[in-house]
Amino acid sequence: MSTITVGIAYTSGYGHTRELANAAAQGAGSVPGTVAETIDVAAMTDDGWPTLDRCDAIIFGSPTYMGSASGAFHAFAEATSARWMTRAWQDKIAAGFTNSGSMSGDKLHTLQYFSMLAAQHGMHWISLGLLPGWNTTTASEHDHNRLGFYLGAGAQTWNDQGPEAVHDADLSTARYLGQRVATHTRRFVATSEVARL
Ligand SMILES: Cc1cc2nc3c(=O)[nH]c(=O)nc-3n(C[C@H](O)[C@H](O)[C@H](O)COP(=O)(O)O)c2cc1C
Repeated sequence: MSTITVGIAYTSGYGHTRELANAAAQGAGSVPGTVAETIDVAAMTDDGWPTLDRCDAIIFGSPTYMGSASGAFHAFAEATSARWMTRAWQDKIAAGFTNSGSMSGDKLHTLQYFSMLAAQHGMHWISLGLLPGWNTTTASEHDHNRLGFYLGAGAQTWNDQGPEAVHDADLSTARYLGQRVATHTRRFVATSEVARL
């Protein structure tokens, strides 16, 4: 089977969400036959678009700012309208992650926004696929999916700490998401290749 490419299209104002983007790329890249590319869409030049167009899957990532994705991510999303017009991303796989200062902080809305963006492009959304962690007296904050999200990966980092303080459980949850996306994208691409024979 051919190699697949998973793109991580993210923004990060202060570097915390970048750590999660790198973790998602690490997870995706750990699946044999997968190339993972991180693209900071706030700094993207026109050269970045063909890279995203080539991806079999795109994982969206942004900090949650004022209850939604960052302004920089929204600017990127608006610019994807050229792809929407031509259905260039139709049937790609999609997923998402976000990070914010509060345990909730309305992160769910950011993940919902990502899934809506994916649906507008005709992409196939992959959920996180992990049971919630840290929700019993014997559980630990170091559990996978410690904040209990389903739609994607949600992370929390203290507002007064730098990117080096991104929680180990959130990094491993982002790695898991990347791995899950790559695994399912490989299945999806293999099935599509057989259907074309
Ligand atoms: C403009 C702005 C708006 C924010 N809004 C929220 C919010 O709605 N909910 C929340 O929990 N944290 C909020 N935060 C905190 C950030 O989500 C948090 O600092 C995050 O780690 C930043 O990630 P980054 O370093 O990738 O930009 C906000 C921060 C900024 C600068």
